[in-house]
Amino acid sequence: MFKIPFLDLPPLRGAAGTVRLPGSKSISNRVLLLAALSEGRTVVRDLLASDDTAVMLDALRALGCGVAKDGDTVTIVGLGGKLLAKQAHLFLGNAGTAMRPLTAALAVMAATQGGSFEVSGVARMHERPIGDLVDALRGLGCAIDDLGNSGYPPLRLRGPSPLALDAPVKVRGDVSSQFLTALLLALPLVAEKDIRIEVIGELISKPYIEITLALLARFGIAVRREGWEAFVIPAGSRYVSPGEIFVEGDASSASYFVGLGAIAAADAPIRIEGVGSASLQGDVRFIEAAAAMGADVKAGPNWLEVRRGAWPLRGITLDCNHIPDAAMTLSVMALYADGPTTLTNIASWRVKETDRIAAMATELRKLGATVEEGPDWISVEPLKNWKAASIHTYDDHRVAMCFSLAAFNALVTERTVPVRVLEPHCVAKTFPDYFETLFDVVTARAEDIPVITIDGPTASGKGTLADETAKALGFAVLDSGALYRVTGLAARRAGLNLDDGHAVAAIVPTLKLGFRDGHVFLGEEDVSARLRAEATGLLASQVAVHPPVRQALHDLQLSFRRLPGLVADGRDMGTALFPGADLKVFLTASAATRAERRHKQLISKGISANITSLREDLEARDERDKNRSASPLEPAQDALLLDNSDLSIEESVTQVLDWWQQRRPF
Ligand SMILES: O=C(O)C1=C[C@@H](OP(=O)(O)O)[C@@H](O)[C@H](O)C1
Ligand SMILES: C=C(OP(=O)(O)O)C(=O)O
Repeated sequence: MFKIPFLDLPPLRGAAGTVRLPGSKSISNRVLLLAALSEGRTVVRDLLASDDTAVMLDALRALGCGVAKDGDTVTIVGLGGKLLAKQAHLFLGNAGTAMRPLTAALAVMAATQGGSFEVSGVARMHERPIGDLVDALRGLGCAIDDLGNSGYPPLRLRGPSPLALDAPVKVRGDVSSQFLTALLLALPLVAEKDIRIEVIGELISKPYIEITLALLARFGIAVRREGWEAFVIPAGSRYVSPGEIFVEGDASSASYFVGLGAIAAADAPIRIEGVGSASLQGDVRFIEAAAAMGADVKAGPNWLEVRRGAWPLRGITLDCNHIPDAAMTLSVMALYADGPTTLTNIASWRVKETDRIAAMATELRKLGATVEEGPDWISVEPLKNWKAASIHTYDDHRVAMCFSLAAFNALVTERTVPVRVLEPHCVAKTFPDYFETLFDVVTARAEDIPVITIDGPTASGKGTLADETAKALGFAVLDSGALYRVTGLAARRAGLNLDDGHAVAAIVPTLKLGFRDGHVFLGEEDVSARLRAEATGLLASQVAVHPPVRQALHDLQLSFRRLPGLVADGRDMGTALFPGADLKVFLTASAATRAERRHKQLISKGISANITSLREDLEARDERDKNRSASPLEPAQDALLLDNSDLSIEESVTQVLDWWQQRRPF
């Protein structure tokens, strides 16, 4: 996950490949609650690992359920409807699928078994309505205290209190379907007689009720229904765990890749695995909307393949009540259409993670789009004159994911712009690795992928500065020194004569190099520590003087230029490797400062060292580096000089990031 303040997406131009979806949020949280209410063990496979499921799992633990995790599999030992903890404060983040169903389940259990439970969430959760559900539960006899504004979390659910289950339970269905889902999931706990639930007003987001009913059936509860107006939980209903249950891929998460295929899969398709025509989730019908806009979609039971069909896309007008989450994706696809796209019947967007109609309108306008909005609709015109924009994401995962599709503007305009997504980690709500997954299947021109070069003499702190700068921007790091060191080490181990440039160069293509979690691997061996040793540095210096070795490492180094960007540290990054780099830094520090730093570093590792001889070594190495004929160490003409003798690491990083920001169009 990109845990950084902003992620810049350079112009993207193509897409192809396979995406494996994370588990469905709606299915995951329903299954977890049903497993918790059942007796015995339920093994849940392919569970979504995200913020929304994490808060549900924490809540279940706090209530006394057994929760054992093993990768994507979670085993729940259920409560069998009996409260083990009679008091708990449950923090439910911004997960509607945790807040609404847990409120209902705990209200009913507190009423029948006694107890006091508080449910709260993030600030936005306290603005998301729950009044219709609370009214329904109070109508049943549940004791619920408002701990904040009436009609919104936080709430206290208390008991015991007598329940009146003879009359039908009435619940409004026109603000969120999750209120009805919550009652359907919770009321089997007390279904000594038939319990009839009646929906008041036009039910929205209907397909989510189908998910609820299907999963209740998997847990042994056969709800009878009268269309969308009334639902009856039969007397004697009991949750019976299916023992093992698989969670499908998330159909709402699929929408970004369906959109991607429609926009950018011009040659080969985007294949999406984990959801397809046999899905329980209503959002799979997003493919119909995408097809109406021109996407060429093929569907199997649990896979989709999407490629570009009509281009430009076709503008559409669509009632999106049945696909409220995925529909947001259409509003960005609309930028690539041949006419306006109007999405209607989406009033619920206003009470989700943010006011999504307002958010999409505001951010699309920042890109230059003409957008109109009404209480329950949005209309977006195709975009011709794109502007570079910093997209505010309002802590809404879907805003972040949707706007990644704006980075394909290169397909419709010569004047391409990058897109900045602020707070990209908000995708953690349902798809923590969204951007990594995206980068795996999209292509950009190498010259469009930003590069920052940091060159400088030995022990100037390039490595640390490069690592920290890269971390701040979410970029990859090329530690070119490590490549030379690995080459020197491997050549020595192979018994080669290090003065024979051709022999050393010949082993470069055979090196089995791996870079994982800041460590360098040669085959299976983690050689990071060895590479830092002074002796290896000398080997590097020896092999680096040979032009054939530098040539052999050239292509390897260029291949590090990957999305979303690269920080390359070395000695000739800005001069030889990336002469067109977007920002070049030449880092220096006095020999005295560098010797001191190296000394401290060695001492801290328990290696004894002499500061005077370290300084002499450094100076000798500087001389050699400056005077070698192949790529001598010198600043690129357009490099910015940074002398960090008197700067902390933080100050140096801030300086580089300031320079970087000055060169960005945002
Ligand atoms: O029940 C569910 O799993 C959901 C129902 C929908 O909410 P509304 O019914 O509030 O539209 C949807 O937007 C949400 O992401 C998940
Ligand atoms: C509306 C959403 O979430 P929640 O389950 O919190 O309602 C969503 O994921 O788009």
